Amino acid sequence: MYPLNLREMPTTASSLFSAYASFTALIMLVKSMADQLMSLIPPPLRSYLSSILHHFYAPRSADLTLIVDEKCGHMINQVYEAVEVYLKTKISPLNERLRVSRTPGQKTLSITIDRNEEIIDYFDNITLKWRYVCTEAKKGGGGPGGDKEKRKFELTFNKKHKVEVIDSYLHNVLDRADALRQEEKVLKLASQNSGSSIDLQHPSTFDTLAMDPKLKRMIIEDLDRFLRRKEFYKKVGKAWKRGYLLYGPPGTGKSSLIAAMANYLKFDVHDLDLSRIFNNSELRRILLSSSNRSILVIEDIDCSVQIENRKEEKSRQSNTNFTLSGLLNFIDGLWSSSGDGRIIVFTTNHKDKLDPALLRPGRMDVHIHMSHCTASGFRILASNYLGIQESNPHNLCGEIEGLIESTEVTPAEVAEELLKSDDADVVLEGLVDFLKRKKEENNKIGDEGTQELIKMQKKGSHPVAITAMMEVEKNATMEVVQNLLLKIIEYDSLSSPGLMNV
Ligand SMILES: Nc1ncnc2c1ncn2[C@@H]1O[C@H](COP(=O)(O)OP(=O)(O)OP(=O)(O)O)[C@@H](O)[C@H]1O
Ligand SMILES: [Mg+2]
Repeated sequence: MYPLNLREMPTTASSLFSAYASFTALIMLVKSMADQLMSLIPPPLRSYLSSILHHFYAPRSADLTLIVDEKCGHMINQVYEAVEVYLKTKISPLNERLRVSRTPGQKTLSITIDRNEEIIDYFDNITLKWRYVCTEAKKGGGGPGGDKEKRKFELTFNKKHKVEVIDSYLHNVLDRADALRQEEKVLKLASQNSGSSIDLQHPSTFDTLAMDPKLKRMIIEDLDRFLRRKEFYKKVGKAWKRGYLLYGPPGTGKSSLIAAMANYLKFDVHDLDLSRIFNNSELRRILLSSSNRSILVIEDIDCSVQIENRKEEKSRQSNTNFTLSGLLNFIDGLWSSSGDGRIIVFTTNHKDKLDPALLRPGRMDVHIHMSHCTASGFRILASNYLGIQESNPHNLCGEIEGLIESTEVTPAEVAEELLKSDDADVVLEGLVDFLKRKKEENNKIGDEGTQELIKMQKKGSHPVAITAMMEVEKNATMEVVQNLLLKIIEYDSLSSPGLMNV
């Protein structure tokens, strides 16, 4: 025990106070000297020194923050895109500022968080904090396209989870975003040669397509099987691709079927214009730039005659050229290395004019004949355009179906008639008149033989072409074959004069 000397107390307090005052004065002096000293140091060095001091003296944080910038140089950062999609599903009532948008073709509103908003996410007992940050881009250093803002997401979590977050959580975010995008996908219609793409908003679906129901079902099952068989293709060492040949007269729905397939599979459509490609390296560039899970479309390949001509023309200038079957081999080779499903669709109005090498099995896996309109096709159109159900048909439906079965008319022509008025009575009376006129025209063109040809063509074979093939087998001269081909063209144009005039 020390006795308390009360008399000395004030002295001790006042000396303590004066010591504290002189210490504060000293600190102020040191600080002002340090400030003066710092002001003598050039700014870049000053900030470097203060960052070093901060590094040594700032308290250590238990958190780690990952920065996900929008761009990597001039390229879009795929992680950023995925996070943007993923976080849309994590918005909570705690968020106070949200952004709303919708782009053409998008079915639903898109809601994202505004700058500086935070989202808390949980993964395997790890708490993760996302924050959306926008800063002004440096002068002249705006992003590509002159963006004035630099956008990024910051992901903060406890350091001890670094490996799990990078190896598992972020992969989970990428996968979820892929699945969400697939659900929401706005299909693209890309013109390969121009390199540009537009949103595919073709409304055609398998429901709206007027075609034989059995054939429709067969196509849907074929597509489903193809999608399921990724591993199978890998196992047997084949490129995961399927080729469809759609053939039939103009206006029978070939392009509509392609759109229906794209909408069903949620695949983009890449339209390849062969007449504007002159060599393999150009073709390679175009094909490699096409997205995965896409449909590559080459329309009107019966114009391959022109390709051959162009080939001769070109080969005079250079040695680079290709034929359609060469093209298919090339595509096979190119796509066998990519692990994604691709569909290639060729269309033609004249299957018979195609190079037989193209029709060999393995080249085009499925041949689909798009026929003139049938009674069942009409019923689908009547239901889509006028809401007439099979169970409750209009009294003109029977007559129309009879006329459609006995004349050659395309679904496009029938659809055109069905659009002419909102009144079903008016429209169907108009259609009866149209079909009668059409029948008379067809009758004028054809005698009994022509009718036979029409019937056979409806079944998908072309009698004139069959004769041509027989002549070829008998070693006919090229001149004979060419004459027969001309006859086919003549026959086809005579059998649908209305279409030729359009
Ligand atoms: N089978 C069909 N089912 C429903 N609508 C059809 C069908 N065929 C044609 N149509 C209608 O006619 C229009 C033209 O058809 P589409 O472009 O699909 O024919 P196409 O066979 O591709 O013709 P082309 O050989 O001239 O390219 C379509 O937009 C659609 O409205
Ligand atoms: Mg078409």
